[in-house]
Amino acid sequence: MSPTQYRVALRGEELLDNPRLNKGTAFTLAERKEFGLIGRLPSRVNTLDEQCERAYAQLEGRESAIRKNSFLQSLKSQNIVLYYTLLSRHLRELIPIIYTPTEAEAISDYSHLFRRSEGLYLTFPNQDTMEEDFLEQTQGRNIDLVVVSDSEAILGIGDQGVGGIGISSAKSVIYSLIGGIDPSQALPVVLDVGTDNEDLLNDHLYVGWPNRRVRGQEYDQFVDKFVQLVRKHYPHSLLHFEDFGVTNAHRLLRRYKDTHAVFNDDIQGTGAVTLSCVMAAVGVTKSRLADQRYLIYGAGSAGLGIARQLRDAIVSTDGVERDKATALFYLIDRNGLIKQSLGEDKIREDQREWVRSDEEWAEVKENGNGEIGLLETVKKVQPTVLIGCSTHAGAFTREVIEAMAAGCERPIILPLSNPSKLVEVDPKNANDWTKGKALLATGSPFPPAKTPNGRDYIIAECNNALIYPGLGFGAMISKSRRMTDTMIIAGARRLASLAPALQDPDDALLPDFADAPQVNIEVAVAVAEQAVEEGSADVTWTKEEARARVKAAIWKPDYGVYVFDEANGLK
Ligand SMILES: NC(=O)C1=CN([C@@H]2O[C@H](COP(=O)(O)OP(=O)(O)OC[C@H]3O[C@@H](n4cnc5c(N)ncnc54)[C@H](O)[C@@H]3O)[C@@H](O)[C@H]2O)C=CC1
Ligand SMILES: CC(=O)C(=O)O
Ligand SMILES: [Mg+2]
Repeated sequence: MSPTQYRVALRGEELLDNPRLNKGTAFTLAERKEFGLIGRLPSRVNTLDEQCERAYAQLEGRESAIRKNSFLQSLKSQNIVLYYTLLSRHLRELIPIIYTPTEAEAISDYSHLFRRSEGLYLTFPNQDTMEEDFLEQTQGRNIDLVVVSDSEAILGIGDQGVGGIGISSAKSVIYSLIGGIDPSQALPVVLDVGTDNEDLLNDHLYVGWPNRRVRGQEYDQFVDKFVQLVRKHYPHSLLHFEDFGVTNAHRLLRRYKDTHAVFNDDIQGTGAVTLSCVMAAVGVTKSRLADQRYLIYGAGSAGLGIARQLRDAIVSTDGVERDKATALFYLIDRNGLIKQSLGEDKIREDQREWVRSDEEWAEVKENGNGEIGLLETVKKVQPTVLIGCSTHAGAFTREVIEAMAAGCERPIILPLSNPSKLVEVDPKNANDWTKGKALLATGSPFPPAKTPNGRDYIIAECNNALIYPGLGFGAMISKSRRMTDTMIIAGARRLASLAPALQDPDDALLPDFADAPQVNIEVAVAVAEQAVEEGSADVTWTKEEARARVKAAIWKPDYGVYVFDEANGLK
């Protein structure tokens, strides 16, 4: 196949300084002559393979994960094609460097590591110029994807102020790496509405707006101004919300979901990937979703998203009535089991549909504050599925895990909190304490445990990054005006059907991240098919067409050949 030809308007230093167009030593001799680069580059022309070899050796020379993260961050700001090619070739090794767990460290030290800006910073006091600032970054680009965070709940590490641009950026990179979205069509955004993180407020090197978080009406107006800009200039884009505080996350999703294709990754992406994971696990135990008792520890964005997604799937798959399906769930938050007697002020609005009755718990011992803890709940409920999304490291103690294992043959245990240091239980311990019977998956990568017959038991990574790129790509490619629950469930079912554990019960509950690009094509196809079928899409395709369109639209890093065109070329 002959290389793609690109018309390029930049020359000399400007071309070398443009990460989207720069090829570094891979500019051919003809291009060097045409673009004024002869004296600006050493003479040897490298292939992309050679550049990757060199970059990988440089990366390996950096000992700590955070230094590797910084190196890759620099590479991204120099040469996009080389950056994505390197990541694609070492996917399993490098995703934990650019995403969880290492990105959490990079974000928490953002102001000290800061070298170069990335994405769009919308700061509260500059709201009068928001539209100008927005257009300054996006003009001439066809933006299909906007990833936005207000940084209030970054991974499990809380309020990180302006550093939250790091999560918008990392999530965008994953969309391109795994989901096939052209990075020039993605816009990472941080809404800098201040921070309540005292360490940042007291740090004179903090690069964000050093002010307490704006809340209430002022906050809502600021967010709304931003959402309306996205709707006005990019009506067909997908607007992805990431790591907002729990109250705002649910509110904003409800507010905008019927007017634009909005997607909250922590609620919906996590719900979808966890549904796939539990579907695979019940496939192993040869039971149904409706046969389980679910205990969810941490009823925030992720916990409530998971509960809802699982409950809705029980209704649609197993034909159980909604109330009966809801009754299969027990949720625990900061004040223990969510039950009536906690009272209105201790139960958030989005938790209300999951409240248990006091009568049911009358016999169970409460602590001095009238709360029922995890161990007591496990003993009474005998859950078959235990999910952690609490940020409470080590909450699933040996006693808890052993109590669960006493009540069921194959406990399904998913400690999903990120980064790794916040995991509710180290999967190796959960495996040992259940004598290898537990079916396990975590939110960040962990090394394999051992099965009772001495084989490696791969700990699946139940992270929304395994599914959201495909969900998003499917919605975008079919020009969907909404991201509906049915589109999300279609993607989750397709992912579950690819679970290695369904072929071999001792294998992982979800596909490996090294296979994520192929997996996400399947998810995107399922989403696009569903969008067309239900009329959410702006296209009318057959199933074959949907697959062909998805495949044809996948972006791959590629230098192509440049021709100078001052008037109409890329810049
Ligand atoms: N694996 C994955 O794909 C994902 C994992 N997560 C992880 O889940 C965790 C929670 O994330 P979000 O739901 O977005 O945060 P969130 O702040 O919305 O929810 C956390 C919830 O846990 C509760 N909580 C805190 N301490 C607790 C304790 N000691 N006992 C019981 N409940 C407690 C909080 O009150 C809150 O309701 C984070 O570590 C995050 O990284 C989140 C999204 C996706
Ligand atoms: C994975 C993710 O979205 C989180 O931990 O917040
Ligand atoms: Mg998140």
